[in-house]
Amino acid sequence: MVKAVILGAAGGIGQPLSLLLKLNETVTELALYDIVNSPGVAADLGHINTPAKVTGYLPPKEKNAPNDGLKNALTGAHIIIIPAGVPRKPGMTRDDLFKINAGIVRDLATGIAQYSPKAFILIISNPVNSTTPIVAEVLKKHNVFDPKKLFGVTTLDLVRASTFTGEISGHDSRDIRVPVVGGHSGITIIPLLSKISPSYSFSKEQIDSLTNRIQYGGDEVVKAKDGAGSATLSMAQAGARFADAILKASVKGEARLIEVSYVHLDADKDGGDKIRATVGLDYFSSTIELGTNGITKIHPLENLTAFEDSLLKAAIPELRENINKGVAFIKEDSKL
Ligand SMILES: NC(=O)c1ccc[n+]([C@@H]2O[C@H](COP(=O)([O-])OP(=O)(O)OC[C@H]3O[C@@H](n4cnc5c(N)ncnc54)[C@H](O)[C@@H]3O)[C@@H](O)[C@H]2O)c1
Ligand SMILES: O=C(O)C[C@H](O)C(=O)O
Repeated sequence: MVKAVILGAAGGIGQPLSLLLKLNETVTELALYDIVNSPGVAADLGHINTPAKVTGYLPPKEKNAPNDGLKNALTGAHIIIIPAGVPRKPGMTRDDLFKINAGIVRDLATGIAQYSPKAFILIISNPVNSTTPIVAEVLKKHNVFDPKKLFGVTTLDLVRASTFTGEISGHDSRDIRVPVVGGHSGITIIPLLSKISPSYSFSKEQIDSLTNRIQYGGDEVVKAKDGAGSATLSMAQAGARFADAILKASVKGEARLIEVSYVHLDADKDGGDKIRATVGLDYFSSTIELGTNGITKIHPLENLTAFEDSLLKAAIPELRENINKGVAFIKEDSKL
């Protein structure tokens, strides 16, 4: 039994992500939870002739009743993906979403701590730089935090980097890998273009413009959608790709699966401490290796160019602020 759970499954990301997980034949059960419309999405997807049995859950109608919908969705989960929360409108930063999304993510994480503490947890809800520490702090309060199994999903930054660099290098963008490290907002997004594979030598102007486009790719979509939200379809594909890597490593036992994700650096003491020594942070989007039980290795940051080093220096203060804000939100929460 491989149960995948999507929290926020009826939304702009949630629906196409649910479709892609329904098409993933490793998944045998797909549980969809949202505050609206999840039974409808589940009924629709349930007619697709792939193995996963699909169920939809809602919270109770009465205000203080126990949330059996969330409990039943989460119980027995192997992997949980969270795209619940509000998206940006033009003029907003991801941090502007903290006010609403921090509480949503906290409450869902509390359910995970109670009903499925051993699952892999993938956080899409923004601001990822803060929501990932929020989930970790909730799990710590319940003594169930496993840093090897918690992931802030930054795959869309890598997907964009492959697409945008391919337009210049002429390589097939499906074959291109660019590590994008740091965090998931503006200047905290650090594309390491010197490490692109297959290798390619960009001019200084190309490096400047590609870096800017990868850092602000999200804004391009927010602007084009003109008030109707942010990236949903490309995010669903990116989230499904990352979930598939987790499933391949944890269920199928494929070895040395390499991805990039925003993780707690305790997930691998050796590699994590090397990054900590450079950045002085507990969370950093890093190149990771995945195994049966989650992260097996964090790759240290090595041989950065002077330009990449300047990006790193610029990112650290904002990342620190984002992390501290998430941690403080839970530490100061007397309800937990
Ligand atoms: N990590 C990334 O790269 C990335 C990329 C794109 C978007 N995002 C973020 O993903 C989030 C969702 O974006 P979207 O476009 O799907 O938004 P959306 O508004 O279309 O969907 C969000 C869904 O969450 C649901 N929801 C709200 N509160 C909930 C709760 N307490 N429990 C369960 N579900 C709840 C809503 O009902 C809605 O269906 C946003 O925060 C957005 O910024 C992240
Ligand atoms: O830009 C956003 O707000 C959504 C997402 O983080 C993205 O990178 O597309």
